[in-house]
Amino acid sequence: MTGESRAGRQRRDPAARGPGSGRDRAGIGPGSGGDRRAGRAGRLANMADLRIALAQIDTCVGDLEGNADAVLAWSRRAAEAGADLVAFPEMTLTGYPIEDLALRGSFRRAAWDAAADVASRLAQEGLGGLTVVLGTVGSAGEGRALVGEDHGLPTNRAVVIADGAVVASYDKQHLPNYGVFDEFRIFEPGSEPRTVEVGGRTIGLLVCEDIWQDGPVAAVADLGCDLLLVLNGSPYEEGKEAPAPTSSRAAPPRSTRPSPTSTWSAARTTSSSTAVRS
Ligand SMILES: NC(=O)CC[C@H](N)C(=O)O
Repeated sequence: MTGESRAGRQRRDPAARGPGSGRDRAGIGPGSGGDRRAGRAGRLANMADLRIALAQIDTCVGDLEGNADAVLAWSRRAAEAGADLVAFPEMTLTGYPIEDLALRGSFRRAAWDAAADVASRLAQEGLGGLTVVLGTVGSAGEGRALVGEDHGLPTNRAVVIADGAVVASYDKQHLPNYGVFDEFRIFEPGSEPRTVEVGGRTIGLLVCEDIWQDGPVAAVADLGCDLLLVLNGSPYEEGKEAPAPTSSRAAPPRSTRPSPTSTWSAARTTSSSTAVRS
């Protein structure tokens, strides 16, 4: 956390539903990482077998339907190109920045429905085997939110879609509130690292500011991931540099920890981008 006061945040109409930030499915979620580390050397040797598409698309704030259509179109292209996984920018479905739309429960419910709809449409088209990672708005505390009065709070969420369903989610932990960013005011920070298994590799999920601050990289590395997948929404800024590898800054590498970034492939646009570190 940034240590800022949250007193000024607005939390109106906090109704929402969707997948929780806990373990969603066997093989996905936080864990000790010990067993995953065991086969890491072999998996890394075959990392080239995992084909990842980076779909750096333009999205429109509030246009859930249009953004979902774009996700489907670019997922099809990724599958045609032989990708195992396609990654989209931060807040893909909702657009970025959504500002006070995050506070509307009806919008969060619609965003969840849009993600579920993307999942089922992909499966209907025979693309359920493609793993799709995209950004959207989530809701913390939706276990309580599913029945009766909804106490969920908006989160900046990455979701993983596979086999016709939303199978995992990760809530961004560091919420920037400087410059053009206005996230701390509207979102609840996540606290749980998240990994997903794709093609026998363990992928750690993070969102943008998470790699600019200490903590999240080390936490997900401790789960034993082979690769970090970071959804970004970064404006073009004259002289802006890619962040220094925070895995080494966040905590000294240990023998059991995957080695810090060996490559950095990131692209930035005026709207949003997605970066993959391996
Ligand atoms: N969306 C974000 O979290 C972006 C913050 C990041 N520090 C940047 O400037 O790109």
